[in-house]
Amino acid sequence: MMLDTQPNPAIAPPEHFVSVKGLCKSFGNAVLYDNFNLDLASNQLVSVFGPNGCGKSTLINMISGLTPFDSGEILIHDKPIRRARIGYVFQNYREAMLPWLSAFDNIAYPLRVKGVPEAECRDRVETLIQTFNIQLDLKRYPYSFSGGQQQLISIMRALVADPEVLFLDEPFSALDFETTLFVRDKLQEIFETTKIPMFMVVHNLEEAVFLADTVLLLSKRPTRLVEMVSFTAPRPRTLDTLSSPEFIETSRHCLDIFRQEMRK
Ligand SMILES: Nc1ncnc2c1ncn2[C@@H]1O[C@H](COP(=O)(O)OP(=O)(O)OP(=O)(O)O)[C@@H](O)[C@H]1O
Repeated sequence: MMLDTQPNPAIAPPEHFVSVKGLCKSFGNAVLYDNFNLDLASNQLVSVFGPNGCGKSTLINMISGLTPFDSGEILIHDKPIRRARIGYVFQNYREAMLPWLSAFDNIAYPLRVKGVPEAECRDRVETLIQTFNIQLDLKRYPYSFSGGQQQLISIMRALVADPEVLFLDEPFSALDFETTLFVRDKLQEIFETTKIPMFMVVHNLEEAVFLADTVLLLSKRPTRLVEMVSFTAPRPRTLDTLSSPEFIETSRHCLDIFRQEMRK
């Protein structure tokens, strides 16, 4: 008997976790995106870098369904955004936390909004914090935690409803250097454990390269995709990665492209 080794197209996983076709978006007369296209291969950590004001946050917000667009199509794992399970980590954890709820209840919030039974909510939060070894007293309120701890709590909240994609808008920009290292390592651990594809806006070029499988380099407005740069250093990436020839070469290449774009 011959075994059929061909993948069944009916059950083959989607090739892309994000597909954007012919996307147009303006604010008043200012054209931000005009026929913008993007396909991101599944199971990757993708970071987005570009000049100030080119529309990075608007892009992540449109793809995650937070900001409407004028025309075009956006699919998450081949589905319209409204049918996808999405997690979102905001830049400013202080504004993103619900201050009247304990850290535990903040994490459980998306499940409770969905009407998940209380026992299951508690189980799922407990499992999550054990999986990622979050050693915090979650009965406390958000303001009593450090910035890095609050950002970690908001990452846990984004993960609790089992998202198929995690969006992060400058997750480190409100953190100091030491805390950034801690949250960055945790994010990498989450990516390696869950393999949830991640789409992350980052302000700092080295930060964009360090965790990424692919760096999207964007142009000035109207915003084009200038290049998708692949970074294949082994994981986990560590402080040694920063001094590896591959990291230095990739960062240098991204910087060259960025400079060329700024001169245009
Ligand atoms: N709701 C809005 N109404 C009008 N203009 C907006 C709105 N949101 C963003 N813009 C404008 O669109 C442009 C892109 O903004 P966006 O925040 O997406 O860029 P960015 O690349 O993330 O910026 P930065 O690098 O400064 O974080 C900016 O000029 C901004 O002022």
